Amino acid sequence: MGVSANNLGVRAGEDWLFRELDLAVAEGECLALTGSNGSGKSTLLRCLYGTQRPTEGQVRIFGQAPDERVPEFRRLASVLMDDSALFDELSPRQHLELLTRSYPGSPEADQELFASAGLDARMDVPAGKLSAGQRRRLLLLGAIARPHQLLLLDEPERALDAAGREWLVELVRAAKSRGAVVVVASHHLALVEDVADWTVDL
Ligand SMILES: Nc1ncnc2c1ncn2[C@@H]1O[C@H](COP(=O)(O)OP(=O)(O)OP(=O)(O)O)[C@@H](O)[C@H]1O
Repeated sequence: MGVSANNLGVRAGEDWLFRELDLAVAEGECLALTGSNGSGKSTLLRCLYGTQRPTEGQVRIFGQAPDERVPEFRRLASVLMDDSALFDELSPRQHLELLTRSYPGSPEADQELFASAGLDARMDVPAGKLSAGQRRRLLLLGAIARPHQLLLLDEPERALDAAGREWLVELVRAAKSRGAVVVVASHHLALVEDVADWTVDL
């Protein structure tokens, strides 16, 4: 199993954000996390990435306990979280070069991918000068272009226009067809209804 969780729970003060949650997401499948603001979607993603310890229960990512300090785990999981950031002074091209250097042989880190994101005319503009949606596209590309078997995405549709949202849906479909597991917190209906195999409503 790609991602599994047994009896997972996180308590926030007196209340439980979620409890007795069991997950089983196989390779090539997408799990969508839905729910209102503050319902615990980002918290659950952090538990899957190992940056937050659940109050109870256990997570396994391809058989391992998630721990971003472990290099093997970092090669397994790629994330776009609330706090994901770009290097403002580096252009998309320089971000691409950095990725290629950090992950030699990564098949996804190619110029074609940047063209598909509509960033090809902005390849040499410092990221700090890109629009919010363009920055979001670059962040998404950064997550996709790293080697991964698990993709964790926290509201990736934020700041994207209609074309960007369609592009995002295609990115997630492509990740699934490569056999990756995708877990995405999202309010984007096309992603939740048409692409996700499972939904957990928190
Ligand atoms: N261990 C904890 N102890 C206390 N409070 C916590 C704990 N973990 C999470 N919370 C709180 O629970 C709430 C859940 O927030 P979270 O960001 O996970 O929700 P979300 O569904 O992603 O929200 P949004 O849709 O607004 O992004 C927050 O108010 C957070 O501060």
